[in-house]
Amino acid sequence: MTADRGPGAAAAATRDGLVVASYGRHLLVEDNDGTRIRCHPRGKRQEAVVGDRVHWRASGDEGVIEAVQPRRTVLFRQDAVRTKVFAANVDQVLVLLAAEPVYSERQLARALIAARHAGIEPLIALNKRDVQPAFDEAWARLAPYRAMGETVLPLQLGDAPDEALLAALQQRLHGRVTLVIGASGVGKSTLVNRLVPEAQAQTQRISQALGTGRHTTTRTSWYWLRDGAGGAVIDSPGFHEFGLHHIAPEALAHWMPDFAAYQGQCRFHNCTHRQEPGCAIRAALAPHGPIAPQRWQLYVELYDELSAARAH
Ligand SMILES: Nc1nc2c(ncn2[C@@H]2O[C@H](COP(=O)(O)OP(=O)(O)OP(=O)(O)O)[C@@H](O)[C@H]2O)c(=O)[nH]1
Ligand SMILES: [Zn+2]
Repeated sequence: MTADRGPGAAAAATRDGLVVASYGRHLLVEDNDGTRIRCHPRGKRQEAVVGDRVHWRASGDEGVIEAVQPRRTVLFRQDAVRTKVFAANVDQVLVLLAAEPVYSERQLARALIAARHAGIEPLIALNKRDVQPAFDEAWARLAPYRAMGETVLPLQLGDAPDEALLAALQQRLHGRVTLVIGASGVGKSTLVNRLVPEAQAQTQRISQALGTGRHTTTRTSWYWLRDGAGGAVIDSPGFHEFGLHHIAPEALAHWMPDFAAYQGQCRFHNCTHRQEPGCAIRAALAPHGPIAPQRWQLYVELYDELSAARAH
């Protein structure tokens, strides 16, 4: 706790807190004793997000965020127009997919690149194992991701839940702060409610505190796992279109583990892996090597998109 040195003898001292929910410009901050208080940012340019450690000061029955502490990690997207920060200080990102609706590999690939670039470990889970043959087909489509070393876990969260599969996921969440992302309908709410049985009640309390009861589904929230190890999950609405404009096209391959394995092996040191002769990555495309052809297509598409963005 820092002593107040600002003007006005009546001003409250600043306190440490954790941002546990955000809705628009309103934030919910958890005090060290677990109390939650609605806070506003000080000034237009300050952007605190869920997971941020902040200094805040009570002001009436609300609070003002005075400062955002340095972030260990930050996950954001950047498109042509703006930058949007999803969450701060997360250890891993859980990309939740399901047998249905059919997932977009393009979105998956982008989310993984964004996570790796941010220094955050990704984790993939495929839900609805009971939905066949869609599950097996989706599982097969994920083969390139398993081959490049990503962790892919099966899940069955629905009416006939498989507890052993859930336990395997819980093991990976233990003691860590995990941001959960997934498209509508994959079972994200079901998962959060299984992991944090009091999540619904918590959501209601948060909504009341924020006075935004009508918008409960459009908010990012932090839920303690109560695992005795400081673990938490952050539920973030929607599957974000990951704009990757903050990544240089030449750096893309570095954040794709199947490509990175061949780094430095191309004939030209500045090979873009698109049409140059002697490209080690193109030589490693299936059936000659282990790289799935659609990964190269995704790469070229992204490379062109990022190059075009930089030419503007
Ligand atoms: N068959 C089957 N259905 C499941 C499974 N897990 C969840 N569901 C169902 O899938 C539907 C969507 O689940 P939700 O948890 O609401 O999905 P969500 O990702 O939160 O979707 P939004 O609320 O739209 O963001 C629900 O009808 C669930 O009961 C599963 O393992 N198998
Ligand atoms: Zn190359």
